[in-house]
Amino acid sequence: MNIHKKDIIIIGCGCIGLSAGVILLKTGDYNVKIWAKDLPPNTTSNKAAALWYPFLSEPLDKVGRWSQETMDYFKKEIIPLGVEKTGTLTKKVYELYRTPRAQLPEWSPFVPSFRRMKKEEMLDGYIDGFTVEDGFVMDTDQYMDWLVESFKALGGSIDQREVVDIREPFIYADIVINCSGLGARELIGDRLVYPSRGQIIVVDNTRDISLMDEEDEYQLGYVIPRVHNSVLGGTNQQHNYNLEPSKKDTEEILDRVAKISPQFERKNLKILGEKVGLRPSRYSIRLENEFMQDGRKLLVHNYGHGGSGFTVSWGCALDTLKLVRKGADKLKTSNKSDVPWYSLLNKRRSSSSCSFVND
Ligand SMILES: Cc1cc2nc3c(=O)[nH]c(=O)nc-3n(C[C@H](O)[C@H](O)[C@H](O)COP(=O)(O)OP(=O)(O)OC[C@H]3O[C@@H](n4cnc5c(N)ncnc54)[C@H](O)[C@@H]3O)c2cc1C
Ligand SMILES: O=C([O-])C1=[NH+]CCC1
Repeated sequence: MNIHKKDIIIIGCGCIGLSAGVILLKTGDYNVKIWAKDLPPNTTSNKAAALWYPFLSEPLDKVGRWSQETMDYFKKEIIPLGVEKTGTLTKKVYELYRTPRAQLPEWSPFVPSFRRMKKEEMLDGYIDGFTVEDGFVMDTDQYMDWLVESFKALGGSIDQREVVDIREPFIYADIVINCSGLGARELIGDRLVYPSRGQIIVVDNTRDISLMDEEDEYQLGYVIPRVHNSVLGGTNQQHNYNLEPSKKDTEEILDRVAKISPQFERKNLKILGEKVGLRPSRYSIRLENEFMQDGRKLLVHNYGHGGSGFTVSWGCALDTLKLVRKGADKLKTSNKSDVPWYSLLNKRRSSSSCSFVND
């Protein structure tokens, strides 16, 4: 641990916590540790499709900027490393509609390659749609493993531990980043974050373009071809905590993707498995500073990314760095004579160890 660097603890080892950790470590200004209850492959992030496409997340203007910054980051820092390393491929995306869509998505002005689909590109049964030429898809488990490797290679360390009281990490660091996803409901009592249950089916590889039928945002049909397999989706069941795959959902997803194109009819597919994850949905992604303990401690919130965590991950990580820098400058120094409120907590936890403890 380098005593001239500021100590930071990130709560959460999903795509949001890991991306924030990589960006913070790349500056060379921080010692960064992740504390997380679940590690990859047992996070929501590992259950994602995953495709670059803003979906089920707000506010759409910021989601647009974060999505574009994420796309830029992928193009510059990730795609050039090669698909074997990161499990990431550039992939054109078609979003298909059976009814006319006068309104363009609010995030579209931020994405230069976004356009309305041409008549000749349209699939049978659809009359309108949008496309992004340079989206990307990733084999999620492989990408998450690469994120963990990158974080550790930059000097980051990961502790598998549940945080029951948000004040605990502040014993060891003045700056804590809350990337707890749906866990923020319990961790900080934010009842505005809730699960949107998503179920996907993993099948043998299908075709070269990602196709999303979002005519009904609750009855989704999508086909996301990846490196080693393809993902069919999906569901969007709000406040549903069931983590078990449902046969009914599998049947309905297969019916919906068969409507996208006959090539996705069940007889043409080889099902390899099913996955269920609970998207951390919220009326708005929370990315902001909160000062604790009379301004001596900084809590940076970065959670509630709904169906777009991968799509906005690097944009949100870059904004997290800006918030850390802004907040750190405003931190009041702890007056040594103050009896820290947590000294009792500290005594109770004399067994807990963490390299940041300043003796
Ligand atoms: C089926 C499905 C398909 C999806 N497809 C896509 C897609 O194609 N593109 C896209 O951009 N997004 C997609 N998403 C959404 C994306 O998966 C999420 O937005 C993203 O995973 C959220 O990342 P996160 O790091 O915030 O959360 P998580 O991955 O849930 O990570 C949260 C972390 O915080 C930890 N934690 C929580 N509480 C505590 C605590 N008290 N103490 C310690 N640790 C704690 C957890 O253990 C975990 O490590 C999909 C989601 C689902 C379910
Ligand atoms: O959450 C989800 O199911 C998806 N997000 C982007 C494409 C599909």
